[in-house]
Amino acid sequence: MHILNPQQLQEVDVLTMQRQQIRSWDLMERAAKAALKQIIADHPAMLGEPITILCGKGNNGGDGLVMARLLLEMGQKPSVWLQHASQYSVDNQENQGLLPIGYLKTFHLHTNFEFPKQGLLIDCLFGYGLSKALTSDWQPIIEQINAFEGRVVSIDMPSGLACEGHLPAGSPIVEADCVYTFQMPKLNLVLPDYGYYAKSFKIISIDLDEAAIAESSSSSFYSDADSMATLRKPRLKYSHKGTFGHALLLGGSYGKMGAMVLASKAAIRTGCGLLTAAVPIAGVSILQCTVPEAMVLADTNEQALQDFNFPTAYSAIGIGVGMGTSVESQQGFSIFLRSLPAESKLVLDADALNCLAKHSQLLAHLPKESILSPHPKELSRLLGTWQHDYDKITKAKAFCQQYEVYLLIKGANSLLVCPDGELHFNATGNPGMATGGAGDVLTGILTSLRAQGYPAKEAALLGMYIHGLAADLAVEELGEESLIASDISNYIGKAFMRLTQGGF
Ligand SMILES: NC(=O)C1=CN([C@@H]2O[C@H](COP(=O)(O)OP(=O)(O)OC[C@H]3O[C@@H](n4cnc5c(N)ncnc54)[C@H](O)[C@@H]3O)[C@@H](O)[C@H]2O)[C@@H](O)CC1
Ligand SMILES: [K+]
Repeated sequence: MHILNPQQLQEVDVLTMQRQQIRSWDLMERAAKAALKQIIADHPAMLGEPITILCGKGNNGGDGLVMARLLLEMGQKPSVWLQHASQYSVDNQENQGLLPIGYLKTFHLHTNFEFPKQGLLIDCLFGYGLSKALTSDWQPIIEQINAFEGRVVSIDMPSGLACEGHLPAGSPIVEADCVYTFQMPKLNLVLPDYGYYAKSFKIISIDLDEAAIAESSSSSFYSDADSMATLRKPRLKYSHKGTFGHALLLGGSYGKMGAMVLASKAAIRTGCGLLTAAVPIAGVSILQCTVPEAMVLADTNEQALQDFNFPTAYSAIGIGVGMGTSVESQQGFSIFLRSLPAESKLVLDADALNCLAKHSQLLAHLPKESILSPHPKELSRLLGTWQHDYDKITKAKAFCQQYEVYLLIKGANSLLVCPDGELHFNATGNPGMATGGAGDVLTGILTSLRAQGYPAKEAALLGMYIHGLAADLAVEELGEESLIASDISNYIGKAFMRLTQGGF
């Protein structure tokens, strides 16, 4: 699914109207109906409670006016406030005329709303038309919305949050409990800097012309169920364990052998034909007992990987989980990386990334198409610090282009940065995944997919999607507090099944 900027969205709107032979008024009617239907489905109790709708002067406000009319037709009496303005968008104006005379209340920037103490507030002040941050004279209005004691839902965007671009700290922005955004998420809905303003979002399909969307020149994408289902390779009848590759995982150190257990289990659950785990001597019996499906190779060192004297002719290699950063391990890792054949398919995580950050001359030895999966702290060690998310993305793109590698930046809506500059945001996952070992599971999944012959980009996209989906399915049964990394592994199978059944 593409993520478009406001200009591209406008172009798609125009093409949609031309190709479907509808007016902009019809598109607004369609959008408002679809959003209201979903809001009512999510908040069935709202129909007995006070509903307040705040409308701006553009088409976002127009959506609010349509919703007000639809609610009136249902016998509801929403309290509807319209921004005082000298000019309104055409469809906004037309929809004002379809409400009972005298029904609308107008507000100015100094208006005191005196909202009810409960119920639902629907924010339709600004949508994708907001070009930059609101000025501080909007602060009193936005503060009243943010102090509302009921639930705040925003249409298309939390008002005050532009679709794209960095916004200065302290800008007036609505803090929405849920954003109902049309057709596709917007960039600022999936960036961590702005997560506070869009605690969750739902995509409301309004049948914009798919060809027009595909033709747009966007290089940002959202990995949804449909696009991921097409990536999955079927397992053929006459396949055997050799068909699905032999993965090698390297890592573990005394006291951190669990990371290798988690990664190994996840790799096997993801479907590689064979798995070898290479660990320090102290890890051999642990791995053999906990993951009997894996073969185990021992380093010469008891407690941490040191010699790395392992064969490298594997279908894919995942390295770094639980490895530690002892001097011996760093030296061994360095020699291992320099000696790898150029065509090796490599996944690097955790302490492998920390070693790379400490010895940046090693970056030149990364095989092309390697996948690096840092969490934000590891990323900052690799890239240096950043001012804000857009700065981070610029640095990450330059890094991926320079070394021809993929960066999978873990977090809510994990982000895959590709060597050609494409950005892919993941749709699955939940806060329960903020638990030790979840990243080790991802390394196992990624290495397993690479071993099965998935190209690096597909492996990274499918891997992060399956990882999050498995956690989402596990949370349905276990709850966010109780989710542990092993649960994610245990639900990988169900995640694959759900993917083929049509997503989540
Ligand atoms: N294809 C779609 O996604 C559709 C979108 N619709 C709605 O239309 C919205 C976009 O409508 P508009 O383009 O009219 O834009 P908005 O309604 O988001 O806001 C536009 C108004 O805000 C003003 N403005 C822009 N930046 C400002 C700033 N920094 N400070 C103060 N005022 C500022 C503009 O001058 C304009 O009057 C969408 O967000 C959505 O709600 C639907 O009605 C129809 C279909
Ligand atoms: K809004």
